[in-house]
Amino acid sequence: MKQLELVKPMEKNTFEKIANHEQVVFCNDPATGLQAIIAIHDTTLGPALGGTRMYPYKSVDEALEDVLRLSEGMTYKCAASGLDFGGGKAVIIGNPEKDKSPALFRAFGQFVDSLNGRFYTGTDMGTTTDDFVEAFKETNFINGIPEAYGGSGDSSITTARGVLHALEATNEYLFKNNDLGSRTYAIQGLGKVGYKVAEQLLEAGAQIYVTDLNQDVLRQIKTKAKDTSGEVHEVESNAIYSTNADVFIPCAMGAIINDQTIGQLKVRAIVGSANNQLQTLHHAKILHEQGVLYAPDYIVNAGGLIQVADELYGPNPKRVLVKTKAIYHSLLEIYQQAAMDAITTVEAANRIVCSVLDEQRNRNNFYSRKRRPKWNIRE
Ligand SMILES: NC(=O)C1=CN([C@@H]2O[C@H](COP(=O)(O)OP(=O)(O)OC[C@H]3O[C@@H](n4cnc5c(N)ncnc54)[C@H](O)[C@@H]3O)[C@@H](O)[C@H]2O)C=CC1
Ligand SMILES: O=C(O)CCC(=O)C(=O)O
Repeated sequence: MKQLELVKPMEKNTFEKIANHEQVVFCNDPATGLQAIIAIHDTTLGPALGGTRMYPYKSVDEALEDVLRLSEGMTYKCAASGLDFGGGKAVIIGNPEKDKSPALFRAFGQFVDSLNGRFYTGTDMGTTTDDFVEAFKETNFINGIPEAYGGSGDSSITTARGVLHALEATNEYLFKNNDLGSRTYAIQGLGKVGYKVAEQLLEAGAQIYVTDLNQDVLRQIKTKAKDTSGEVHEVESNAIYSTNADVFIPCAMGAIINDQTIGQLKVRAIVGSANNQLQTLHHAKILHEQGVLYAPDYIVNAGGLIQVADELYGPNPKRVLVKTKAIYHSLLEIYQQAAMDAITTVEAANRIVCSVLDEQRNRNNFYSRKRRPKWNIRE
């Protein structure tokens, strides 16, 4: 009998994978072991801006998929925050615990420099301001560097502040009371952003459920809780999805709202810093049907971007504070618009992004640094 041939879906070639992006740069430096990918999604609004993630990706394809998704998200985040920057992001393939060296970040800095201002970068998951002090030795197109080097400092502080404003807006919308302390929260990831959010919630007297792969940060947050009126409970990694809390706060990896996790959720809302929390747009619809309010990630986590974009005009903490506080009202408006038009919160947020991009595309569709001499961007 003739064997049935299974028809395999056609594998996309590299150009098909990057079809929505302007430019993708593969960076290879055998001397330091650097393997990185820089993705520039869209420079309609200005030069691409976005952090650099270091992660032990299992394959180059996995790294490419992540950087393409992340850089597209940055285009949305810049547009929604009213910033004159485009979407870009970089990933370094490697274990941040073992594979870092000053030389590796200097090599990365040289690759960033070679783009001559089309891409500005700084920290993201797995990287720290110290790493970018090394990269800064090779290029000026770095942001979020310490104040001592003329930068605006650790951007995760402002990201965490933005997440807290988003939580207040969500509490206001759902419970008609924006107080943070009277609610319960499930936090995934106690890194640069998640830890600061957790600390503030404990200070406010909240009950938090936390998980992280790193035992040290779990110990630290339990010690911290003792000095506050809040309470902390540790939960197993996967149990975080089914934790009975008011709000789920994802602050680690993306695509954590997927077919496996979505049915487990018991929370009323999802409000976190992680980029690309939804595996697909379809998951926004399912959340909507399940009655889980989803705060679009690129609205919630824009604080760090607001800070590092501001730094390029000459850092101004007051301006950053005002723009970060605006996350509260932007999010409330998105919730209200979505309810009024019976659409998902992602659709409501994406509408804003599309109108900003369309307006600018109609007058200027490709960024050239020479056209923006008014900018006080470091040369
Ligand atoms: N740092 C920033 O200012 C910004 C960060 N983001 C996003 O927020 C998220 C967190 O960023 P950072 O705090 O900077 O990263 P980080 O690398 O400092 O912290 C991430 C934490 O998550 C933990 N983690 C990883 N996988 C986990 C899992 N499966 N379960 C539980 N914990 C896990 C890690 O052990 C680490 O403690 C990322 O998605 C990042 O892209 C977004 C905007 C700005
Ligand atoms: O927060 C930063 O340092 C840069 C912005 C960024 O990469 C992000 O918002 O994901």
